[in-house]
Amino acid sequence: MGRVGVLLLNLGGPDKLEDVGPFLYNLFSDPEIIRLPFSWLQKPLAWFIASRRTQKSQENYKQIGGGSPLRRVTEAQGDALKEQLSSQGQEANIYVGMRYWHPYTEEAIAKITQDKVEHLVILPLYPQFSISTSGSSFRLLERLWQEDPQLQQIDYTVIPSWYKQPGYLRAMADLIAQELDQLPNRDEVHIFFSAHGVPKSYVEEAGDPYQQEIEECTRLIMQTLNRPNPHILAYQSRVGPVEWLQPYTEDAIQELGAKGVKDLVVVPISFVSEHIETLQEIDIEYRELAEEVGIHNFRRVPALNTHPVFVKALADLVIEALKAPSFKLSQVAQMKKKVRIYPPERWEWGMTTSAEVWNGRIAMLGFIALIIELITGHGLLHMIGLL
Ligand SMILES: C=CC1=C(C)c2cc3[nH]c(cc4nc(cc5[nH]c(cc1n2)c(C)c5CCC(=O)O)C(CCC(=O)O)=C4C)c(C)c3C=C
Ligand SMILES: [Fe+2]
Repeated sequence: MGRVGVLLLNLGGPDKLEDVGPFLYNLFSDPEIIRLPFSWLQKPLAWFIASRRTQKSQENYKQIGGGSPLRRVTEAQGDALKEQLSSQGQEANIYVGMRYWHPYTEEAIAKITQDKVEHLVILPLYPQFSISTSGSSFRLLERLWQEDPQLQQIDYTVIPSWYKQPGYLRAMADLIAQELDQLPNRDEVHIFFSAHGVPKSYVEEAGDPYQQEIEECTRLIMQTLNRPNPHILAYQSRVGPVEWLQPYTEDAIQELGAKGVKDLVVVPISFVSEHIETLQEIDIEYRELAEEVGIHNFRRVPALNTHPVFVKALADLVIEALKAPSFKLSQVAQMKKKVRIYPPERWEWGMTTSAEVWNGRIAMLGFIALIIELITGHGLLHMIGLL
């Protein structure tokens, strides 16, 4: 086999406080993160939301040392994977491609062409697929592939999601067991799976398989763990005014506290590295909330990072992918059948999806006009005396 490369895809995070604003702007500029009816609105709205959020977000990053550990952890995962692959007889170069911060996916792709990689495995570091994460990176890659004839020469394959991989499930179960065993009444402790949320409309309208994959993954981890503990799944990190997947983590913690639960082990399930939502949101915000509602034993399962069983699982995924028939970027959208990426399809008359989309567009325009009017103090509602 010729020169082999593995492209690890991840979200990226600000390395220092000054990076927070531009990082948020990149994130909100992505139509898979904010699904807007008109593409021309994307950048102004991204700028508006990022400007409003930067200060609050910077305060959170300050609490975890002034930046995200994501680049460091992902690069360490890459080094460990290279070594593990080599010990299994497979030499490979590893490339890290982040979606919203350095090293950007475009930078990784430039290195891949420079190194003349012949066989490439594209491996997102998200066990479960979501339009907003792996989907967004695949879409970007599809565009880069279409634009560059040199890339089209590479024999590549994509791993769309891998939450059923036995080594991954084993590593998660081992980490949970380690935390349970620290507590005196270990079989009664509640296991609390906390997944990163997405807006409910992603699942119900756009067909994102994320919720179903998270639920199945939770079931498989509990099966692998094989302990009698009660467990619950909830969704964290909601952003903005729309409804996200429920139950929300903060509500579920309060409910457990009200029921008299005293011991909780929280398992971050949608991400394999420590990041702001484990180190700040769970370890600081949710811990404080749990304390307030009487949950005194609050423990958090560490992220997998470079756990050797997990790194072996990644290496097995790569080796299997190299042997299997290749899976193309265009096939991912087909496989995740109902997934609708933006911009949506053309207009049709009647009670159709298009009609619903247009209703949404008109409502969104009205909403934006209202915001502009509230900020500037000028507009139709002022003219007719309603504001
Ligand atoms: C599987 C994991 C993730 C999903 C699904 C996801 C969806 C999603 N996220 C936002 C908004 C924000 N995400 C932010 C940071 C962030 N999100 C993830 C993971 C998922 N996001 C990671 C790994 C990170 C980076 C963390 C780091 O350590 O830097 C942020 C910025 C942080 C903040 O201000 O809170 C935002 C904002 C949306 C809107 C969304 C789905 C539509
Ligand atoms: Fe996020």
